[in-house]
Amino acid sequence: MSLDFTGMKTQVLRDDQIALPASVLTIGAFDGVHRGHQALISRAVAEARAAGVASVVWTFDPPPKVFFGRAKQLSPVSEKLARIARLGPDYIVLASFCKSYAARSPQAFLDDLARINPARIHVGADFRFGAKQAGCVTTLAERFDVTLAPAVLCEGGEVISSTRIRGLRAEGRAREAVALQGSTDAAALMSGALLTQDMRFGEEFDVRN
Ligand SMILES: Cc1cc2nc3c(=O)[nH]c(=O)nc-3n(C[C@H](O)[C@H](O)[C@H](O)COP(=O)(O)O)c2cc1C
Ligand SMILES: Nc1ncnc2c1ncn2[C@@H]1O[C@H](COP(=O)(O)OP(=O)(O)OP(=O)(O)O)[C@@H](O)[C@H]1O
Repeated sequence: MSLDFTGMKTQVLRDDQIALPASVLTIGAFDGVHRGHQALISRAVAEARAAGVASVVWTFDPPPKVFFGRAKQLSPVSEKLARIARLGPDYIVLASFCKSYAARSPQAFLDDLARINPARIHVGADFRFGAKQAGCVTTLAERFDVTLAPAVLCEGGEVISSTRIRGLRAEGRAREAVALQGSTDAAALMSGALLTQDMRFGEEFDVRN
């Protein structure tokens, strides 16, 4: 499936469908694709463009916290894909987060990442991965060149997070939640929803056709 909200087509692939000679990568659950996520993804996209290599956003469906019952999902996967695609990455890797995926060791996940040869990986300092969250940014940096993104704060000085947005929504503070999430283009989100339905049938689809 491909999404095109920026004039630059974004390919959405499963984690077992991708191999690249070089890339700049960012990884995360990205539930809600809030302003912090947007800044992180935009840094990776900008660096990849400057270096002339592919930009890749590696994400999970459902978000791991949702899979483990620790959080209520902020955005359906169609909306997540649409919001990420609007930031212009070449690829979104959508890994199905299930029991067997969650049981993969940190090293097995690093082996997956090696297939796209990341020249650099951008994540926040709290990024964890692998069974029982055993991998951290130090583990990641043992195999790859890692840049830690500074935390994006809201006007009040607090770190923007999916958890905070969930809390605001639960308290009925919808306008504040939307402000932390950042802009949403309704038409783009609608296209994302339609394209995600197509993805279920495994068809290639280009919105420009
Ligand atoms: C291969 C793999 C296995 C994971 N296993 C677990 C797990 O057992 N328990 C858990 O709470 N999270 C697990 N996670 C989720 C991570 O802790 C984390 O949520 C994910 O890498 C996304 O990072 P983020 O939360 O910073 O967005 C796993 C992630 C990966 C990639
Ligand atoms: N405010 C932020 N500024 C910069 N990077 C961020 C911010 N929030 C999250 N990130 C980074 O984005 C990636 C994905 O994070 P994640 O999806 O866990 O977001 P989160 O908002 O921390 O979610 P949750 O509150 O559910 O734990 C991670 O590398 C994380 O460090």
